[in-house]
Amino acid sequence: MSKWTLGIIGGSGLYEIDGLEDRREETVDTPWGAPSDALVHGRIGDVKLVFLPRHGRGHRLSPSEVPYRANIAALKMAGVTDVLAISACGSLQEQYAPGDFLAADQFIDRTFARAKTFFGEGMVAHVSMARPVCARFSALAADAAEAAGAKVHRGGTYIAMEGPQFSSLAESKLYRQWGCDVIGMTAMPEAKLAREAELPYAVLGMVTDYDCWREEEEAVTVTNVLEVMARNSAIGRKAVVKLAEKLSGTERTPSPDGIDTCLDYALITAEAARNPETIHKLQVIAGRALSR
Ligand SMILES: CSC[C@H]1O[C@H](OP(=O)(O)O)[C@H](O)[C@@H]1O
Ligand SMILES: Nc1ncnc2[nH]cnc12
Repeated sequence: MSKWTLGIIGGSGLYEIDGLEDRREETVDTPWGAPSDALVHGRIGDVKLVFLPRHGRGHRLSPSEVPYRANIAALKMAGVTDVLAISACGSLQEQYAPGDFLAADQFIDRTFARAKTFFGEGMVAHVSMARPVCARFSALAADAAEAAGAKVHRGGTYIAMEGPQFSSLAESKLYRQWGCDVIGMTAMPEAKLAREAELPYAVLGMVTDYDCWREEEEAVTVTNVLEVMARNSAIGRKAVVKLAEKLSGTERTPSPDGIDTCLDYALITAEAARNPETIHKLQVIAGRALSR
C-alpha cells in the first residue's frame, strides 16, 4: 500500500510543527544548493512528515533569498509525496479577515528576481500551471484547518510579489481590481517548482492583515503580521496534525490531477539534443520521466 509522506513548508511565524514521533533533523544538500534549513523528519501514525521552515530558523532569509529550488528538491529527495505550504498573507478583499485561512487555488506571479525552473541548459520542459494546486490535497488541507478550528475560505487567487518591501497603495488597489484575494511573497515560484518536481502542492494562506488598501486600517507592518501569527500559528500547526491523523492508515493514490506524472507531457528536448550534465543533475526531481 502506498503511503503519504507530507512535505510541510512553514512560513513567517511557523518555524516548527507539533506532535511528531521519531523526530530527527537532517542537514542535506541538493544539486541546487542547500535548502533553507535542516529538514525535520517525523511521523504521525503511519504518515511521514518532513518539515522545512522556508525562511530558516530565526527567519534569516528574505523572500527573494529563499532557495526555492533547493527546498523543493530536498523534499523530493526525502521521498515527499505531497507538499503543503503555510504562508502568512495580506487580505485584498473585505471578507478575508486577519485570522482567517484561505486555501488558494490560483496564483499571479509578479516575482522577478528568483530562479523559477529546474530545467534549461540543454533540457527544456514546459509544465502546465493552469491548475496550480492539487484539488484533492488542497481540500484535505482545508478540511484539516477547519478541524483545527480555523475559518477557512476554499479557493482564491494569491498574488506573489517580489518584496521585501510591502506594496504601495496604488499597487494594492491595482491587485484588488485584478480580482486577487490575498497577497504574499513566497508561493511563487514554490508552486511552479513543485509542479516541475511532480509534487502535488497546496497552500494554506493565513491572513494576517489587510495590506494597505483599507482606509480604516493601518497599513501592514511586520509587527502586525507577527502579532496575528502569534495568535494563529497554533491553529496552523494543529491543522498539520489533523491532516496527518486523517491520512494515517489510508492508501495514497496518485493525484487525480495527474501531477505525479505531469512531466510526461512537458519534456520537449529531443533525446539526442539533451545535455548529459543537466540530465544527470535533474535525476533527483525528474528521474522517473527522463528514464521512460
Ligand atoms: C513577515 S511579513 C512578510 C513575509 O510574510 C510572508 O511570509 P511567508 O509567505 O513565508 O509566510 C510573506 O510572503 C513575506 O515573506
Ligand atoms: N500584506 C502583505 N503583503 C505581502 N506579503 C505579506 N505577508 C503577510 N502580509 C503581507
